[in-house]
Amino acid sequence: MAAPAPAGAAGSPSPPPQLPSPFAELVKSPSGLEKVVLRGSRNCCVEVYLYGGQVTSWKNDNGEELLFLSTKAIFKPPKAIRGGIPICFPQFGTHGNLEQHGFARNRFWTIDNDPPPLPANPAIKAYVDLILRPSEEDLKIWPHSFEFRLRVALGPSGDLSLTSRIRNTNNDGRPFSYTFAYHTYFSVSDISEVRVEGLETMDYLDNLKAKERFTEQGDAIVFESEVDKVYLAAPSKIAIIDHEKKKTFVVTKEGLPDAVVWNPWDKKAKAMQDFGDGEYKNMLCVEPAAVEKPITLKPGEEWKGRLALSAVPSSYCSGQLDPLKVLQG
Ligand SMILES: O=P(O)(O)OC[C@H]1O[C@@H](O)[C@H](O)[C@@H](O)[C@@H]1O
Repeated sequence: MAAPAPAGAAGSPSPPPQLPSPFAELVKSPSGLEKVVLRGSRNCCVEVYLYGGQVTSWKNDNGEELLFLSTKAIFKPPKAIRGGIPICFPQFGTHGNLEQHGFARNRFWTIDNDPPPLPANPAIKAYVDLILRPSEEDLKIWPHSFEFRLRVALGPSGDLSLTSRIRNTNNDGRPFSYTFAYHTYFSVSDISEVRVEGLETMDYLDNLKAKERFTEQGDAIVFESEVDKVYLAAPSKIAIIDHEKKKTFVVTKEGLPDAVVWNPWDKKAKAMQDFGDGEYKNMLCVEPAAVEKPITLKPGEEWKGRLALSAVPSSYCSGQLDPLKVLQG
């Protein structure tokens, strides 16, 4: 009698990769792209596509979506998915010769089942580790060998964290430099009712004015037209206060000095093929980043950059919440 074919042999479907967290599951999306679903308490849930290593959904206890994903997003390579948290690497924006925002956001990442350990946090049960290494084609456009490890974790209170570890694995002794951003699209009720706290008085480069440097004036940032600014040496906590939803997002960043704030407004929205004409009203990008000063790694060196997001109910409208407490807390 013929021996049973080993799993994965021609003709038999390969078993889905095992994920170390029992709260993580690999599923195929309707587009045919694979995604990892992380489940937390009640309806808390995060979705991460292997394409781009991109978080596309983060839901709270009530199952309410906290990230913006365009209804026109295209789930087909080589287009990057419009919304969620694209990863800009090894280049942010047009700060270099590569395609806008680099190539990590339109490459297929793989599941990394044996990553070097991160500081243990026993409270985190739902997580996944992904890895990106350059292909032969990538090496032609960016001639550096690297390992990019990404951990996406859903905390017990519904907080979402992304930890990136980038290592130079060049074996010819050469260092490399890159810029980086977690291009986070937040879902907001109405952009004209949103304030961003923590960036007032900061210096910024204005992408709408040939990257010229200015200093932010006055109070919290509010939105009345297109914004595309790179705030320099921004604080480690930034709050996005959505008056209408009575919700505050707290963005905590580590290893990422800058913060990009972007809303395309009506004209640019219309010009984007994968973005609804009126969707600019319901999104805001606040992107922890390293833009002004590229990060340089020598062979064997590793860099770590972390983003942590939480969404807290805000009674800010009724004056009960002091935004400074959120930022300092
Ligand atoms: O359309 P893309 O490539 O995803 O970029 C969207 C925007 O991303 C922002 O981070 C940039 O500051 C903007 O200049 C850019 O327009």
